[in-house]
Formats: sequence, C-alpha cells, structure tokens
Amino acid sequence: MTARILSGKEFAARIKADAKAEAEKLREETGVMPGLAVVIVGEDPASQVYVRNKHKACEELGLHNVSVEMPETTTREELFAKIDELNADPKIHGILVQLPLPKALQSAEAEVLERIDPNKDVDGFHPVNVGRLSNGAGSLVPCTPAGCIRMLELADIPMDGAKAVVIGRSNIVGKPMFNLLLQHNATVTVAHSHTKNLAEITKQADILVAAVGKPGFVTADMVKPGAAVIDVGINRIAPKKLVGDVDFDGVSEVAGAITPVPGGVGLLTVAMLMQNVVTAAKLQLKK
Ligand SMILES: Nc1nc(=O)c2c([nH]1)NC[C@@H]1CN(c3ccc(C(=O)N[C@@H](CCC(=O)O)C(=O)O)cc3)C=[N+]21
Repeated sequence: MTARILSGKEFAARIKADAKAEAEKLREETGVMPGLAVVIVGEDPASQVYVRNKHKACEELGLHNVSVEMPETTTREELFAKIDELNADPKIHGILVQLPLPKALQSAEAEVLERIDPNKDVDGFHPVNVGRLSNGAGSLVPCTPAGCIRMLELADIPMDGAKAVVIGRSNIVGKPMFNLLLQHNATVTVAHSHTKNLAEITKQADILVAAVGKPGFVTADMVKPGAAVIDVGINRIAPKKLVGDVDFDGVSEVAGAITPVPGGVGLLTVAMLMQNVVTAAKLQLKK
C-alpha cells in the first residue's frame, strides 16, 4: 500500500481562503481589518524564515501586519514595554513573540507570554488560553495542533472513536494536541521520552502524531497499517535539507495517509495563525 499524501499546501489554502473571507466580512461590517504584530528578538536564521512566511501569508489575505525586530541584547523590561504598547494598539489584534527567545531572556519566557493580552494571544500560549482549551472553551488555540485538526476534518479522517497516539508532550504541540483530539472524541495516549514499549503503543494508533524533534524517529514497524501519520517534526539536517520525525519513505508504504516535511504541518501552522488573527479581532470587537 502507498499512503495518501496529505498536502499541507492544499489544506493550508482552504484554511486561508476561509480566514480571508471572514476577514473581509469583518471589514465590511465594522471597518476593521485584523492586524498581526510579530516580535522577533535577536537573529536566529530559522526564526527569520518563519517570520517571513507569516508576513507573506498576511499580505496574501490583506491583513494589516507589522514586524517588530529587537536586538539580541534586549532586556526583559524593554520587551515588556513593547508588549504593553502592542496590547494597547487598537490596530493590532494579534501579538506573536517568536520563540525561542535569545539565551539571556529564556528564563523570562513564561512572564513574556503572560504579558500578552490573552485576547491578542494568537499563539494560544497564555495560561488563560491554555486553561480555556483544557476546559473545552478554547478560541485561541495553538496554531500547529489546531491546523492538524482542521486538516483531519477537511481530509475526512475520522477522529470520533479513533485511537490517537501523540509522541511528545510539549506545551506547544503535544499537550494542546491531546486536548483537541480528546474534544473530537478520540481515545488519546501521550507518549514521551520515558515511555516504555513505545512501538507497541504507536502500533495501535489510527492517528499517530509525531512531535519529537528527532529525524526519522518513527519507522514503518511502529505504524499500524492504514493509519494517518502526522509529522510535526522540523529537523534541519543540512543548510537546505529539512526532514520530519517520520521516516517518510518507509512509513508511506504502511500508513493510509501521511503529511510530508516540508510542505506539510508547517504550512498549516501559518494558515491557522491567519485564522487566529481574525478570531482575535472578533474577540476584541465583542468587548
Ligand atoms: N511564538 C511562536 N509561534 C510559532 O508558531 C512558532 C515559533 N514561535 N517558533 C518556531 C515555530 C516553527 N514554526 C513554523 C512556521 C512555519 C513553517 C513553515 O512555513 N514551513 C514550511 C517551509 C519551511 C522551510 O523551508 O524552512 C514547510 O514546512 O514546508 C515551519 C515552522 C512556527 N513556530
């Protein structure tokens, strides 16, 4: 069997088209165009690529967007002041502080994320939004997991009653993915670096999500025939060579559906960010 390739490009286009229509309707009704501010501290080259992709998407949708570039030497107080300014700016509905922060600021990460107005938190990383998601009332949900769920819906891959296994327990992917799959009535297991007999567990999955950060970690012998395999990994193994956490060639012989890297989940992440900017604008107009 050869797996159906779930094209990030195709599903991202549908998510962006929906967000664009919603943004245009909002503009007609209220005169407000949703706006995004991306704050990038320091000069991590990978971060610069992602930030560029986010701005391209904003341009494509006609969203207002600004890029705030701050030097590597930025202090915690300077970053707080910038966030306060964006929180108060009526043209900005979404604020994203690109992670990882430079080393000197990493210990302040939680405080930085909590400084963002929860209704402008388009990453869904603020504890208020984490709590809302956990309670089943999330509106600003982390973009990568939300994009994966939307893709499963659009691809008609059933979650209700399915057995889902998520490998990885990060705040950005693993934990929110667990909550979203659970809300869609999947039976969810979260596996991680201390999990014993991992292959035995992953082989039961109808939906397998890999968010580990290790190139080629998921191999064909770990996958149930016909499963949907979602590869969240982004591993740069050479300057221009990006691979996922899944051994794509081997696993695509066993799986029923699989996302490629690049061209998979990364594109869904950016598309769902656009949707979150529109959702955030609506939340603020309601107040
Ligand atoms: N506060 C915050 N929010 C984030 O959402 C966030 C972040 N920090 N830090 C880094 C990660 C990573 N991320 C990606 C965005 C786009 C692609 C993307 O567009 N990928 C393309 C091309 C990638 C390439 O060619 O390098 C693809 O997979 O085809 C990937 C990864 C957002 N992140």
